[in-house]
Amino acid sequence: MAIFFSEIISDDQKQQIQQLFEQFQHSTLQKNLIELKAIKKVEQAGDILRIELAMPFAWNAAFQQLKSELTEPLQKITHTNNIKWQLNYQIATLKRANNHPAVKGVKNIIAVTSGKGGVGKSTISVNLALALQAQGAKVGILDADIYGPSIPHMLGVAKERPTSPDNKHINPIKAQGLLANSIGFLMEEDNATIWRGPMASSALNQLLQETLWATENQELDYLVIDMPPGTGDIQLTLSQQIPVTGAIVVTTPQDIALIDAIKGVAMFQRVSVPVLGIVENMSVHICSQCGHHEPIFGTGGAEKMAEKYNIKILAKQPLHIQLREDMDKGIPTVISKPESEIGQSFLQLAEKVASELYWQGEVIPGEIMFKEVK
Ligand SMILES: Nc1ncnc2c1ncn2[C@@H]1O[C@H](COP(=O)(O)OP(=O)(O)OP(=O)(O)O)[C@@H](O)[C@H]1O
Repeated sequence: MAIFFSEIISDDQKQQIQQLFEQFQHSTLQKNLIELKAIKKVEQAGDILRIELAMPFAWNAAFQQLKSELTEPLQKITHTNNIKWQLNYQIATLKRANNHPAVKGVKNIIAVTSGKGGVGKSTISVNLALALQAQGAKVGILDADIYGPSIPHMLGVAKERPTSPDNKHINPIKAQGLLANSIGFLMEEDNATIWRGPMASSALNQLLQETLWATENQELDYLVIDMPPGTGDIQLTLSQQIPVTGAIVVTTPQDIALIDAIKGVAMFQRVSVPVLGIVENMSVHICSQCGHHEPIFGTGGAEKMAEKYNIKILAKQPLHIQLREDMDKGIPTVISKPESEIGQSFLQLAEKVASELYWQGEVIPGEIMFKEVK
């Protein structure tokens, strides 16, 4: 669809406006905004210029940049004093691994995994989900870590329990704006050992399929799944069964963790699940006293791995006491301190994940839903 311009705008002005949008550069754009057909309307009414965009992936931070870079030149071209910007989201549903059918109420599933335990997979999952939400998407999180479900605790809802409206479906818990459910709600504490083999995968499948992820007819744009760590049979079965759009592998910089992370990437490749990239957690230690950055677990390992196996490094998250303290309080850093270095780096991770998912994927045409951002 071509851009709708109001009549008052001359051909020469139209050309200049298009050129401005064409020239706007951002790390999330592999095509420019005109090629992406993101600009829908440029309307002038007296002194006011209204600009309407529609984006297929979460893009709030980039939208702020667009506004700050283009407002002045657009005012100059159109001789207006006031620009009213509007971003509508039409977040694309992308092709799922192995052509699995969709989970009701969910457009895209992002699986977060790690080759071994304790590397910060749950911390990354929770903050990524919250950052995708801050970037403008409707987001859910499913804690599938049968060995240590920690998401409810990290979101400050450990004492809550999901309810059922009809004894068949499950109402997810609302936590910090996210819709959340956890395998932990189905287990007694400390009995992870009984969750082996088919039991784990059937319980998880049930949790995934029977949770009411859509609210008021609004689907989740992204469901982040915190997977059980490791690359054993359970993990393999789950990766095969879940209709994943893309997977993320979390690692720390130590050699031993990287070796496991490679196994994680290989596992997904074996079952034809696209790997979006790796997140290196605890990349450098930031001292809470003096802000000094120190790579206590070494450097360069993730780069070597990324190069050798042709995968992207999506982010490097520092080791910082704040991150741990915020998780323990149940108010993750993306919410408690969005402007901090850590908060900002999660926002960048989210825009990278959302855009990579879109550019790597194949759009499934479906219902179009709009949500406004001004
Ligand atoms: N970058 C970081 N900076 C500081 N603390 C961190 C960081 N990442 C994780 N942690 C802390 O490390 C501990 C383990 O993190 P987390 O539970 O996210 O790991 P995990 O990989 O999900 O573990 P498991 O595999 O056992 O589920 C938590 O206390 C968490 O707060």
